[in-house]
Amino acid sequence: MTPLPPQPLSPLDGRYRAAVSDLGEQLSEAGLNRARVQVEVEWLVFLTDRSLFGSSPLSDEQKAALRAVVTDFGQEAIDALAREEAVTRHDVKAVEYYVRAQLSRLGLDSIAELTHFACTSEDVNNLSYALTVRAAVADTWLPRIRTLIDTLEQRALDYRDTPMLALTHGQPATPTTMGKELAVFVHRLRRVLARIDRVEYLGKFSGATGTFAAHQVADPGQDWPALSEEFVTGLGLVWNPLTTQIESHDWQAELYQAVNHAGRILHNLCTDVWTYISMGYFTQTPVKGATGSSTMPHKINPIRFENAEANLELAGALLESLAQTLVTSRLQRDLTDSTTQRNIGVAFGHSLLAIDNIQRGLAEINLNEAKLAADLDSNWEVLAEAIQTVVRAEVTAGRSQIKDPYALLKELTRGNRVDHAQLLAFVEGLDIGAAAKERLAALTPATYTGLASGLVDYLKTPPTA
Ligand SMILES: O=C(O)C[C@H](Nc1ncnc2c1ncn2[C@@H]1O[C@H](COP(=O)(O)O)[C@@H](O)[C@H]1O)C(=O)O
Repeated sequence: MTPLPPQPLSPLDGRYRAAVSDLGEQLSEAGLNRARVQVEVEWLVFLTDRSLFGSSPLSDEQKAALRAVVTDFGQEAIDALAREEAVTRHDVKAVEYYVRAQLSRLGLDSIAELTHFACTSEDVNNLSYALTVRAAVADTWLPRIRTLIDTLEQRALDYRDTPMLALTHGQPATPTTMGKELAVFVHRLRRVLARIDRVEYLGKFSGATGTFAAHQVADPGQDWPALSEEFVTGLGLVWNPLTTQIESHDWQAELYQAVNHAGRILHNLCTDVWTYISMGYFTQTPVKGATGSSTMPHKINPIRFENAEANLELAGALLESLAQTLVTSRLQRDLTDSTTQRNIGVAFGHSLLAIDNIQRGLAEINLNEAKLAADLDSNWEVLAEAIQTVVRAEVTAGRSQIKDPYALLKELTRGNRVDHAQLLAFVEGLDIGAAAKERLAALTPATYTGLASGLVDYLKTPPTA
């Protein structure tokens, strides 16, 4: 057999590439390396701007040329870094040598020794991860999930008043509206997103064991913690003053747990929509040219929601593993985080792919109001709750002498199908006030939805977490 040409092992880089490729801008190895170069370059500018160790501030042109190494980072840089790393076998040292080579190219050899000055690799790595993860979340993941939530909100508003039989334990229960049920998901998701918006992206910059030892011995006259804080906050991150060699990654655990929580809510949405489709509550729009089943020509399968469900499970497993393992590092550091963090993009990729599939799935379903109405009309016994509650209120108000209204309704309805006529006759025979009797006689399963429609309007209230 002829060996295949080199193939991607991950489906994210294969069949699903188009849906997730935006994440590669930040969460690929090249994205990480570009951020590392950015941190090294900004540290050089920071040190020289303050004339530390007798250096002179760079001119505006020199700074622009140096920063262009970051903004022009492309295939040439990717290849050069790979060549460096093949020799150093140390990814961050390779970045340092690459930056030194750029300094040489720009005639800035005089400041070469300030490259990676007093830094440990993690000083560069942790800031790079904070910058890239923050950008991926802000520029790609959040906008896509927000668009999905907005689509869902529109559906909730469209179906605000459409009555639907509820199923608790899978059994007919007090009716609701389809809009209210979808609004529950919108509300839940927005609460989690509010938490994600508040995540702090922390950065440390304090040397090999977080003590500023190298900085202090090189120039004891500087306030190194203050300079470190200025540098980290200058990158738009939150300064972490107290760490071992590594940033402790607690912010990452917080973020990944929240992203996973949002994913679990989406997973619940998928299984519910799948079930509604199976019950005929949503019909699926046939896509021209598409095939449902390879052997059963009549079928349209809910594959978008099934794909999303599976991808949310994969994303969840990875996010959970990241959140669990990143917060442990033996003594002042071990290198396990280096390996696991390389999969942050994979975790977000599966999550983004799920979001994409749900978005597409929602565009392909329509509410079957006739089916919802028919199911309501076949389950008049769900009014048993209404009747027993009204009778209890009437007894309390002294307008009825009925003993144990619950037992009365239980005898009539438990395990029994009761139709409209039977229920009406039962209500007519009740010893209760005239107004209550009239209210109950007018009730149908489709109108026994309480305040469900109006509750959808709570979506206009900003969520608090
Ligand atoms: O500043 C330092 O480097 C200090 C050093 N700790 C390290 N900190 C960060 N990176 C290090 C460290 N050690 C190795 N490496 C390099 O990490 C890379 C690991 O590769 P992979 O397993 O693929 O994730 C791979 O490129 C490794 O070479 C220490 O001795 O404490």
